[in-house]
Amino acid sequence: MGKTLVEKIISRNAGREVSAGELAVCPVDVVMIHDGTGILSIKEFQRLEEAGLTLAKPERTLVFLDHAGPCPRMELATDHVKLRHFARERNAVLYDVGQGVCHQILVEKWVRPGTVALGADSHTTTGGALGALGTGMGSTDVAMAMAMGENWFRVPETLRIELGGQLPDGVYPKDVILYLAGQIGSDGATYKVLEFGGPAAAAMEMSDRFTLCNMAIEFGGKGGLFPSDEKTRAYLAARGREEDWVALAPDPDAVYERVINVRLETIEPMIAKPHTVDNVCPVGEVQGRPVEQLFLGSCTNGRLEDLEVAVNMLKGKRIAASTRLLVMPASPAVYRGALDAGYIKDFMEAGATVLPPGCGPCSGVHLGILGDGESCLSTTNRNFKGRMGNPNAFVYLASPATVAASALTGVITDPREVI
Ligand SMILES: CC(C)[C@@](O)(CC(=O)O)C(=O)O
Ligand code: SF4
Repeated sequence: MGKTLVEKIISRNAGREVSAGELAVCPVDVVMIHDGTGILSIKEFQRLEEAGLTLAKPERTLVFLDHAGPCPRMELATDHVKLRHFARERNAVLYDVGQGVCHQILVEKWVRPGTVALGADSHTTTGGALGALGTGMGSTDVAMAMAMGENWFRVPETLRIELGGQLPDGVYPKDVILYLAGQIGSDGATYKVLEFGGPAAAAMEMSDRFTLCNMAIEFGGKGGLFPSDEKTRAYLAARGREEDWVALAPDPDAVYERVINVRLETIEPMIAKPHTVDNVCPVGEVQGRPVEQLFLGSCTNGRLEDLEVAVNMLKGKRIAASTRLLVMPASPAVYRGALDAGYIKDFMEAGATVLPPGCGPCSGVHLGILGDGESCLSTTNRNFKGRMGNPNAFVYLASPATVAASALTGVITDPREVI
């Protein structure tokens, strides 16, 4: 019987052939904690240390200070002190304030096709775009993986997302994943893998693959996976990591729980309305609603390609006086690329505020908390009540193009009307 991508990855790592539903122990190739949830992991880890355990792979244990950096409050700054000490005392790898969003750094530098990458954060699924099982776990499980260098998994069932055709102008992969959110529902893929395939998946650029896999967890997914192909290889090679590449694809006779066919030419610009990710409709249906804040960034859409789409629409124009546009490159490499390409200057001249790499407004901790009654149109992945720091505010999710178009008008705008 053929295997799905996740069955292949887990079999490879467990050293025996496994299929959906079985349990397997796998080595964890890289493990990550951050300042949002990591304090719990280190508390738990310290208990394990008392029992005589140490970090299994300090050189592949990553600690990020990205959710609240630079720190907005002394309590969080004190958490940072603890996390820095923890990393330094144990020779773990520390990414301090401003050094990027954990998931972006994971894909740029750490995640290897065919392996298991674990994080104390649900969006660790982003790494699945490289053909690895990237997944988030609770802080206790992550602490165990830090100490043991492995963890156990129930091999997930797979929903195959077969992508065909071509996206129309003004429509982007973010619209595809929002469309799928509407089809599958926010709990429609609980503990399952979304495996992307078909000709349009093969043609899709890495940046867009990351966006799709990043949001697999918004349907409850254990992971989102793409085959590891020539595009994966080129992405790694461009970062001096070609030796990390292995080819990986599902078997043609793999068994899927369900196959969802999507013809890309039928997709329109989509938007998720408050307060759930599956509350989606075409942008046109909410066209004209005022938005006071717009956010371009995050592990979902904070890459150079995302910034490029937006800046091409904003260049030489000014955002509406009634709005504020926050732009946050997801990593220093993205920031540097945007500087070199002149995007930062273009954003500033259009009236945007450029923020340092991190999570910022996405998690509602700082750098863009909304006021009572305000709305934000954001390229992020979650819009539940209070997500951007205020339960009396409204978060809409859309593509970088829709955010740029709406920044120009001050109201929700279909990007096809601006390009
Ligand atoms: C810590 C939090 C803000 C988080 O990063 C946590 C997570 O995804 O697990 C999120 O995006 O919801
Ligand atoms: S950018 Fe947002 S979704 Fe991504 S890790 Fe940070 S807070 Fe979580």
